Amino acid sequence: MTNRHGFLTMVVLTKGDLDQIALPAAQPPAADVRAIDLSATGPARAAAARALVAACEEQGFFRVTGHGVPPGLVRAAEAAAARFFALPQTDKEASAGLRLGYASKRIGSGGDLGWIEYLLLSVTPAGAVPLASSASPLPCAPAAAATLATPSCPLRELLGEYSAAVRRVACGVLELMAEGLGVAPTDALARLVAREDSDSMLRVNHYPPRPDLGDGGGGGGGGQNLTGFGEHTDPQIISVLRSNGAPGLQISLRDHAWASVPHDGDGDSFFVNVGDTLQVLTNGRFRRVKHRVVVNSERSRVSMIFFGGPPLGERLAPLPALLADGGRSRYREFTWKEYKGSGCRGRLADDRLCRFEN
Ligand SMILES: O=C(O)CCC(=O)C(=O)O
Ligand SMILES: [Fe+2]
Repeated sequence: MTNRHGFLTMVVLTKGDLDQIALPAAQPPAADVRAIDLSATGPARAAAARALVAACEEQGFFRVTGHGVPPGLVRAAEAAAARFFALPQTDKEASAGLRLGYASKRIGSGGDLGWIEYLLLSVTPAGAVPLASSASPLPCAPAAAATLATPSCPLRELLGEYSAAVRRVACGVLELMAEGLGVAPTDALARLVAREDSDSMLRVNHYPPRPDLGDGGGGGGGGQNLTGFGEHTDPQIISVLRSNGAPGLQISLRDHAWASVPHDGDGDSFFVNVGDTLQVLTNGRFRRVKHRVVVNSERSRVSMIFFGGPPLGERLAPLPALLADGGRSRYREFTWKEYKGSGCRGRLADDRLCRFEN
């Protein structure tokens, strides 16, 4: 199948598949996304911590500036990923299967399809540990997730360097969050991602331009848009996302209306999602954000997402400081391994957390 520029598209979907992922053409209004400056000091840092807490309570989504990740590293990782995705399909499958966790169109093992191809890498040894249930664990960790044991290559090394830098951003965000929440010690959240045995992953997504389906733009099963990545919440603590600026990411607001995430002005910030686990750790005070990617663009979208997850054996429950004054936990205690296992075979949009509510 070729797109409107005549390039061979890399995601091969049948007419039936396309019908399944077709969406109405509507473009939701732009989301108002708060910017948090991680480099703030003194009184400005206290203000940033308060703004961060407010963003997590209201939207579960914000962007960070002043993060210190060298722009050159981000650009190099993004360009190398784009070059990889431009390779012929057979080369990608042959060279990247195990080493880079390459997959296309299928997300998770519950049958979700999208106009997408991606790489999924464990960035810590814990992500490479197979779960007892062997089936593909969460939508964010298919069986193909590359392991550290597999041989490296220049792209993997670059993505490893990128992940290490973004992991530090995730920890910086979590420290500022603890300050804003008045939680002691201030590394109570960050240590879960900083620990060597944290289960953190990197996903690099590529959404080719919407294909020309030869129907005057109204086809693909009756919609002008296609699902790139179906609606879901991220199961980990936080996700730190960066994209090449092509549109497509949408978040669900408190009133359940969808809003488009506008490109940040200077293209230098990272977007951050509150994940299921952070909602649990804050006893529901922070709101995990439902999000999706909708493809209706002439530009390829490349996004790189670092998922900060806790160690597999970590027992997850609200932080004691947030349960003060006889507060009741809204969740029963569970381990991260248990949570990952519970997501097996589910659909992307399933609510995995409700099973753990008290
Ligand atoms: O590709 C994107 O922009 C977001 C994808 C996403 O939500 C995910 O990989 O969990
Ligand atoms: Fe996500």
